Order: sequence, then C-alpha cells, then structure tokens
Amino acid sequence: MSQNPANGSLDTLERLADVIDQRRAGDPDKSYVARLFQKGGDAILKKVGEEATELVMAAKDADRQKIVYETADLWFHSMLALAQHGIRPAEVLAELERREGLSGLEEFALRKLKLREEGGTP
Ligand SMILES: N=c1c2ncn([C@@H]3O[C@H](COP(=O)(O)OP(=O)(O)OP(=O)(O)O)[C@@H](O)[C@H]3O)c2ncn1[C@@H]1O[C@H](COP(=O)(O)O)[C@@H](O)[C@H]1O
Repeated sequence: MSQNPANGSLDTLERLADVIDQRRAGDPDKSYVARLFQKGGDAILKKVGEEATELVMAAKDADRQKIVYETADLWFHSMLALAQHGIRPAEVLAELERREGLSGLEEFALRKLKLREEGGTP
C-alpha cells in the first residue's frame, strides 16, 4: 500500500482503532475518546459535522497546514463513528480499493441500478 511522507498507513489507522476500542469505556476525566462516548452517539456525530465544516473553511482559506490538521480531526472523529458501529478501518479501505479503476460516474450508475433492483431509492 502507498504511504504518505510521514509513513502513515493502514497500520496507523488500525492502531488508532485499537486505542479507540480500549479507551471508549474508560475514564472520561482521562480520555477524550471515553468522554465523547460517554456523551453519546449524537455527540460523536456532531463532532464529525463540526470537523467537516472546519475542513471546508480551511480549504476555502487555502491554508495547507490547517487542511492537514482539520482532515486529521475529521478522520479521527469519523473513526469514532465507525467504532460506534463496530466497523474497522480496513473495511473502509477495502471499499476504496474496490472502487479503484472504476470511474466515479460509472460506480454511481451501477449503485443506482443495484438499488433499483433491490427495490430501494437511489
Ligand atoms: N487523534 C486523536 C485526536 N484528534 C483530535 N483529538 C481531539 O479532538 C478534539 C477536537 O476538538 P476541537 O478541535 O473541536 O476543539 P475542542 O475545543 O477541544 O472541542 P470542543 O470543546 O468544541 O468539543 C480535541 O480535544 C483534540 O485533542 C484527538 N484526540 C485523540 N486522538 C487519538 O486518540 C488517542 C486516545 O485519546 P484519549 O482518549 O484522549 O486518550 C490519542 O492517543 C490519539 O492517538
């Protein structure tokens, strides 16, 4: 798998997922993860929304360092949302890998077709 200049990799995400699982039932006075899980699912989702907005603002300002910082915040809080549902980062990476080489437009059309066949709304 390709790695960024700081050697971030799936291992980094998997290690973080392990830490999140270890901390989620911990002491809210000692752990941010535990504090957010104690506040509940809506609090986690609210943070995901906030961090997404902060990323948009950083990108609008073209502030490169802030974009990296806010994306890290967004990924981290998204991982809390994944943990809520027992989903590991590898599952998301596998979905991205599945999409490799498939045009986004083509993928969207296939998804719409599949949903129609299953009787869902596209
Ligand atoms: N990667 C992160 C990480 N990224 C961001 N954050 C926290 O997410 C919060 C982001 O909130 P904001 O930027 O909105 O600022 P804020 O004012 O602190 O937040 P609010 O009061 O608005 O809720 C900050 O408190 C950050 O410290 C993180 N907290 C923890 N981790 C990882 O999770 C591990 C476990 O953390 P603890 O549970 O705290 O031990 C750590 O070792 C890290 O690896």
